[in-house]
Amino acid sequence: MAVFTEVSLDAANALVERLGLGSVTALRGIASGIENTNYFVTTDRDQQWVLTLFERLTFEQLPFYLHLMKHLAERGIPVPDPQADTSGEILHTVCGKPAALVNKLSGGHQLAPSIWHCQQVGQMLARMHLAGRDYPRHQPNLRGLDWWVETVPVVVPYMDANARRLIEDELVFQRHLAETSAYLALPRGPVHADLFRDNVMFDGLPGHEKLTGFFDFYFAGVDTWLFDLAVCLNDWCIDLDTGRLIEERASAMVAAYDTECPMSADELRLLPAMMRAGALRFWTSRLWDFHLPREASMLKPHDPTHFERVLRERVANPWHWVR
Ligand SMILES: Nc1ncnc2c1ncn2[C@@H]1O[C@H](COP(=O)(O)OP(=O)(O)OP(=O)(O)O)[C@@H](O)[C@H]1O
Ligand SMILES: N[C@@H](CCO)C(=O)O
Repeated sequence: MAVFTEVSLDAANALVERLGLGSVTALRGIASGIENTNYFVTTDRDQQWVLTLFERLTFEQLPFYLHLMKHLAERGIPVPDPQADTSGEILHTVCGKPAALVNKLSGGHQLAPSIWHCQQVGQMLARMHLAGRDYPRHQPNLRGLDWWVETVPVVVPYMDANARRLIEDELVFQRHLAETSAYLALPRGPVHADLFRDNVMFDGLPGHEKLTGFFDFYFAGVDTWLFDLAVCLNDWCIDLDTGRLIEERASAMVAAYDTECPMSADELRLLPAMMRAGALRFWTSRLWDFHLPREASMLKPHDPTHFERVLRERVANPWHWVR
């Protein structure tokens, strides 16, 4: 249940009125989600909003994420648009916690995606990368190489010899890769870095669903665009039981990305290596959440072995997309 802080109708109403959005007629806690308190808010203008109270991120950390969402929304990318008060502030306080009010995206998740969904994700991802080029704030990907280097030694004592060899070898490979001129030349900018199936909305009749938005930007940071694409491929375009790539979905996603934002020769060459990086990133974070849960954690850890399988697959069967 993702209502960690109870918000009264009065408290929600005070914020909505202050933002000039009318009055609250209904407030409904959102059951899913594991990090934050989320409510659907309906107003007397028949608009629907999502009120988020941040349970982990602080007032200092949030501006990068919220202003990125606003920046992208202003450039026509379908992402939740944080609503400002009369002084232009988009980070608010509700029940003593940092809070934001964003528009509700329509539709639901596509947990069994087809080529059609993968194409739309690839296309919108490219548009989002291009729209982020002039975003002025900077924060590195906090779950990037430096974090892997710090965290892999913390989790290896919990792993068997086989898995340990794989993760340590991969870390050596990624450290080496990060120093190559090809890697350093990759285009970069703000990336979502966690664009899994449950962070994208689609709406419409079965078989004709249209992408209505990307959300949950709280792992965003500045990294290579290729890493973002690799994270998507590793989730949207694989068989979840085996980790095997489903090539027709992957080709559809990359082709759609490349049509919007033509990929460089280095990007095409390093795609298989970056798909390994994406698998290493989530294997490491899942191991970390699993073996070292944060204080009385509300997190229900995801299965780390899934990303061990994904990494083994990416190493054994590197996939190159040919234009
Ligand atoms: N802007 C939005 N529009 C529509 N639905 C939303 C929006 N934001 C969140 N939701 C709904 O709320 C649910 C929980 O949100 P989210 O996944 O961001 O939870 P969280 O606890 O903040 O993060 P986590 O993904 O780490 O669990 C989503 O699955 C989605 O159904
Ligand atoms: N998408 C992540 C969890 C949230 O960051 C995972 O599947 O491990």
